[in-house]
Amino acid sequence: MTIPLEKLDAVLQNTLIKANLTSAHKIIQLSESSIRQEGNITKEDAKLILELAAETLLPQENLSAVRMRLKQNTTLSTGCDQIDLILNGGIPLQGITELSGESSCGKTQLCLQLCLTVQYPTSVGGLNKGAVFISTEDSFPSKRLQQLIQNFPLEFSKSVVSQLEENHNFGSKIFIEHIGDTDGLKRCLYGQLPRLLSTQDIGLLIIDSIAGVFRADYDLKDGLRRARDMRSVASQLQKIAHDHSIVILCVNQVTASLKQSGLSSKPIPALGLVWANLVTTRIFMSRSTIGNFRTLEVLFAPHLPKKSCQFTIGNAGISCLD
Ligand SMILES: Nc1ncnc2c1ncn2[C@@H]1O[C@H](COP(=O)(O)OP(=O)(O)OP(=O)(O)O)[C@@H](O)[C@H]1O
Repeated sequence: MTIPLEKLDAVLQNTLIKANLTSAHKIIQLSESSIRQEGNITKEDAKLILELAAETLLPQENLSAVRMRLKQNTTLSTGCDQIDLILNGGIPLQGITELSGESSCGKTQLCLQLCLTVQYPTSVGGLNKGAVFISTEDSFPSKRLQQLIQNFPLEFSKSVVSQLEENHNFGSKIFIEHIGDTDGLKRCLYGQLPRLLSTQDIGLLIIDSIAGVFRADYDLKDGLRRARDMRSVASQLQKIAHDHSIVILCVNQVTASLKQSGLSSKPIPALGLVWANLVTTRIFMSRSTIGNFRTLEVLFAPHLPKKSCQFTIGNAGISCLD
């Protein structure tokens, strides 16, 4: 790839042509001083030549290291750089990712945000596809979605907008279903969903929440049946993720577990060990009692260290504290 020589003055163009130094790949490997040694090139000109080479190789504006990883399309960006950083690019396209946390800590907010980023072009961490949102308890937060559509910052806005279809309608690419019990969920995962996936370009499946069905339908004596149902649902989710290369995100609730002192309690993800063993990546959110910030942390994942970051929620969605 040749750098745009027309952006340089005629003398500099000739110097570079004579030195056979017009390839962006060749230039980017040189230091400023090596470029200067190629002819009568000033420090400023050497800088400019290096910048032109970088722009030629990375035409997307402000491409950070995280964004470059996102381009490989193995993750879905959350739309928040700090969270993407600790998730090594975003929510993985493999296996089942669980997002658990106390009530009102922001789980659904992140899910809604992902319903938008999944529609972004792949060059900025999206998948250029739609989303399926299965809610099992509360009704789908349509009003909040509309607010996010209006306010959610389109990072790299110019390049994103130019790559989206004219009049792109974010709302029309989100398929919403309400399911209240395990049988309904199984019917959907084994029947309706595969049919939908064969006709629509879907990149994200959200179940908000998985605890909603597995907590409601079973008595204490039904432990075995519940474990069997969990395995059946999880294996179908794994199959869907594998066959259709989509992100599977299951929201989970928490249970209070009494610490040994018996005085304080630390919430842990609900549904016990059976479900924990079926999950590939577990992310946990919590809400601070002081101030308005929340924390997102990786509890376990085969490809990630335990890390956390803090964020706040506003009209424009989730944003991280620097
Ligand atoms: N427009 C907004 N501006 C600021 N904060 C908001 C806005 N919309 C929602 N929130 C915050 O998000 C919280 C709700 O988050 P969310 O619905 O994601 O909770 P959740 O973790 O899914 O809880 P649950 O498990 O009860 O469904 C609200 O309590 C509020 O603090």
